[in-house]
Amino acid sequence: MNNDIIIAQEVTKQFVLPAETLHILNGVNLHVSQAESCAISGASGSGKTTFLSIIAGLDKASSGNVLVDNFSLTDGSDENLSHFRRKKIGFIFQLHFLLYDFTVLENVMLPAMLDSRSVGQLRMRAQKLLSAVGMQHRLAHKPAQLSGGERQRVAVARALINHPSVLIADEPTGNLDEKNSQIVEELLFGIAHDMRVTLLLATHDTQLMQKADRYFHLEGGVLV
Ligand SMILES: Nc1ncnc2c1ncn2[C@@H]1O[C@H](COP(=O)(O)OP(=O)(O)OP(=O)(O)O)[C@@H](O)[C@H]1O
Repeated sequence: MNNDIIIAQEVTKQFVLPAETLHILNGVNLHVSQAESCAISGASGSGKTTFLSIIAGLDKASSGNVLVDNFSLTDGSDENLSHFRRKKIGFIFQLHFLLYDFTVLENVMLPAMLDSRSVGQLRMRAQKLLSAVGMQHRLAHKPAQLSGGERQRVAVARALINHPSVLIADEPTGNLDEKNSQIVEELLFGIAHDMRVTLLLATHDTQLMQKADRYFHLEGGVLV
């Protein structure tokens, strides 16, 4: 049985600017199995974020095929695409993007409010996820009252609220000191493993890279 949850075939991406066309991805191929972790490194500007955005359905490839959890990202309608993003993908960015007017608990619940039938059940799931990232004692706090590492732990919980099949993390430890990087790193891999979520991440951090089941280098617009 084909167990691949991410299939990228000959993915290209060009950005057409007035003065020139930037060829960023030149035929990226990647297969990632269910519950596998996969890291991508590469020089600044090599196209890591561009590639992750395509896999996440945030941007479109110029050519090639992308299939994530049986959903085609190359011929889906925009309406289906936003449903896909909400239900199938959890995002973690270098900057946490938590909403400062809301509490920790509300931040984690928000992405699921649209689809949730029971706020009580949703609150329970959010509390459980916040316990899993060691933030159960900060439910009523606002993001401004937390440290950088704590905010990123909340962002990990938020990314998981909709039971995503794929967790996409773009430089998740890029903004953290060594100690906090290690905490977030262990959390991310531990939770992905326990919940059997596929993890695709971009990073410059060699320690993070080596924790993944497989890692690749993006160079000249292809994965090596
Ligand atoms: N919307 C856009 N329009 C034009 N150029 C873009 C656009 N988005 C990205 N690029 C260019 O594509 C290249 C790849 O960018 P990308 O952010 O994917 O790199 P990256 O490998 O993630 O870099 P970093 O490690 O610095 O985050 C860069 O040269 C960037 O300027």
